Amino acid sequence: MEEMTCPVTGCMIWSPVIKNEKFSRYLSDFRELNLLGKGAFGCAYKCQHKIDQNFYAIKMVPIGGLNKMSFETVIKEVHAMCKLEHSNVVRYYTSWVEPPTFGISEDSSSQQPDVPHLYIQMELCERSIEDLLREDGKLDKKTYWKIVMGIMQGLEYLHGKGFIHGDLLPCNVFLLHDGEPKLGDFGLAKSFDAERELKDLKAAKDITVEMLRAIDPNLKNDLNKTAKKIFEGLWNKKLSITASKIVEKMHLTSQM
Ligand SMILES: Nc1ncnc2c1ncn2[C@@H]1O[C@H](COP(=O)(O)OP(=O)(O)OP(=O)(O)O)[C@@H](O)[C@H]1O
Repeated sequence: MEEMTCPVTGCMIWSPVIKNEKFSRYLSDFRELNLLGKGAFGCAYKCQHKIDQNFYAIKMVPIGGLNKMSFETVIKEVHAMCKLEHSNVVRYYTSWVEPPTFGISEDSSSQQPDVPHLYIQMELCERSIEDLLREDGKLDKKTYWKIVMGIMQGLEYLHGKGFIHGDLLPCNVFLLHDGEPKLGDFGLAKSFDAERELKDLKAAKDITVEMLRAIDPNLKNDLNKTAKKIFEGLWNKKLSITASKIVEKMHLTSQM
């Protein structure tokens, strides 16, 4: 197995020397509880930290088996997540690479038993908007608006930090047990020149919603996707506002 370097920093993140070590941070620090789900690159598990007793989502990706493009996608997700800290964005704690963990996670280790795995420790979320949409019943007005406003605030923060999410689907927006939404899955997040976009905005006098739409295509992209896939889904659950009104409100919020 060759050495692996981070495609973003150029630092070594894996060396075959480590492979000989018996120590597993994952096994040593966490109790694995159950599989949360499988993604294109790996699996995520609900785990409990043995010391702080908190529950976390740990994503395990067999990076040794990925092609260059997928490897970069996974690493870039980590690089995006570590720069973000907001109540409506899934919190990132840390990440590390170690040999595959044998003996516990049948699902993950059986896929790629011999390659180094990247572990990403994140905030654990109860369920996704997709789960919510699948469930029967109507949302009460308060819950509905909490979700809508939370997503808007998360997006606003993200764009302010110079990122576009790029993959804002119901399965990528999570919900905590108190109904607070959290934007997650930053695999396709891209950074854009927020400074320049902001300067353009400031240069424009009397900004209108239409102008903002025209000026910021990145924003528009995330918002349109959100409106279509998420808000319309929620909207079917509680028909109290049109999707276009929500988008309008989102644009107005992003002008502040
Ligand atoms: N922080 C989290 N809390 C709870 N569940 C999570 C968390 N992050 C991911 N999951 C769940 O774990 C599963 C795998 O996540 P992962 O991010 O690997 O793939 P994905 O989002 O399904 O798709 P993709 O292949 O686009 O990354 C998904 O079902 C997702 O809902």
